[in-house]
Amino acid sequence: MHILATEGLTKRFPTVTAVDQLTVTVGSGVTGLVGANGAGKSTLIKMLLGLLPPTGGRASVLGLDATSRGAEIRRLVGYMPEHECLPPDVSATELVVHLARMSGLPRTAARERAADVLRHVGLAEERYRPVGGYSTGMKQRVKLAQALVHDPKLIFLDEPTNGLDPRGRDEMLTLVRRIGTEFGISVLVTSHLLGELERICDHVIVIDGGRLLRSSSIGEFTQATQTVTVEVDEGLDELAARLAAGGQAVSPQGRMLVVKVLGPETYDAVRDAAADLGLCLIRLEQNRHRIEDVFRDEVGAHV
Ligand SMILES: Nc1ncnc2c1ncn2[C@@H]1O[C@H](COP(=O)(O)OP(=O)(O)OP(=O)(O)O)[C@@H](O)[C@H]1O
Repeated sequence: MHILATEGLTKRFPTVTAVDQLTVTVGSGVTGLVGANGAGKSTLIKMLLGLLPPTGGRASVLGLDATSRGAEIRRLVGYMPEHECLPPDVSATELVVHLARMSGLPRTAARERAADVLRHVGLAEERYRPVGGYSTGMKQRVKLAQALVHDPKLIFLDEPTNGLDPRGRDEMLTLVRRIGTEFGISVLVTSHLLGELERICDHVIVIDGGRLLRSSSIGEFTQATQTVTVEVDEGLDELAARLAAGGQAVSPQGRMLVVKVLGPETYDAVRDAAADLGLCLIRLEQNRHRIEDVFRDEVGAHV
């Protein structure tokens, strides 16, 4: 089932088209929305929340039209904005309780729920101190907590790792993954770093200049380009010729062969060819592609 869908969605500002004829669907689970700064990620999220009217096309979230039913969408969706937007002189607890109350929870339930989400995001005693004195990582956690407090079905996280050091990024990414798996909340998370989303997403959408470049599952991203490295003690040329004659895509690389994985049969073909030729197989190693590499290759091919 689609949790959101856009069709020809477009947003033109006077001097720039931020989102350009975007047609994409997102299923449940954790979806990464990747694009360079200015690619149109935040604009897309604001249109999905019904906060910004599109210039063209349409979008629906959880089956609701984003232009006409924005308020209902915002009731069901949590939103962690990109930029710092927290009032400095209230504590995390006060702020999150307040926002829980604003989303309709009674006083006691709001307190309990705020305490729960603050604990989940990893804010302990510091939650009673004013937010103004927090580190960037702590502020990001508060923004995440307020996005979760009304028990949403779906959350939009706009650059949650922005401004964090490597450890903070790691912790935030782990948290985002947990929200998608343990809490069962679907997540749309943006980043300008393709590599960092690989670990936590089921699906990735890549946009550039407001246009869709690619939308696919992490598996498709990586499997399409999987290769194995083959090393034999001698007879490399013979092995390459035998594999090529058998329909395998082979390229020599120094003292090794790189064979494109066309399916599980590729491994059998390498093993059988080596055995038939009486060669000693030293290495048969699967090369794990990072989506960043795949993407770089694809973009490179279009330039
Ligand atoms: N309110 C606005 N008025 C005019 N131009 C805007 C407005 N909001 C965004 N833009 C422009 O639209 C383009 C897309 O911006 P957007 O913020 O959606 O990108 P982004 O992918 O979220 O990048 P970033 O992470 O840097 O915010 C940019 O060129 C930006 O300058």
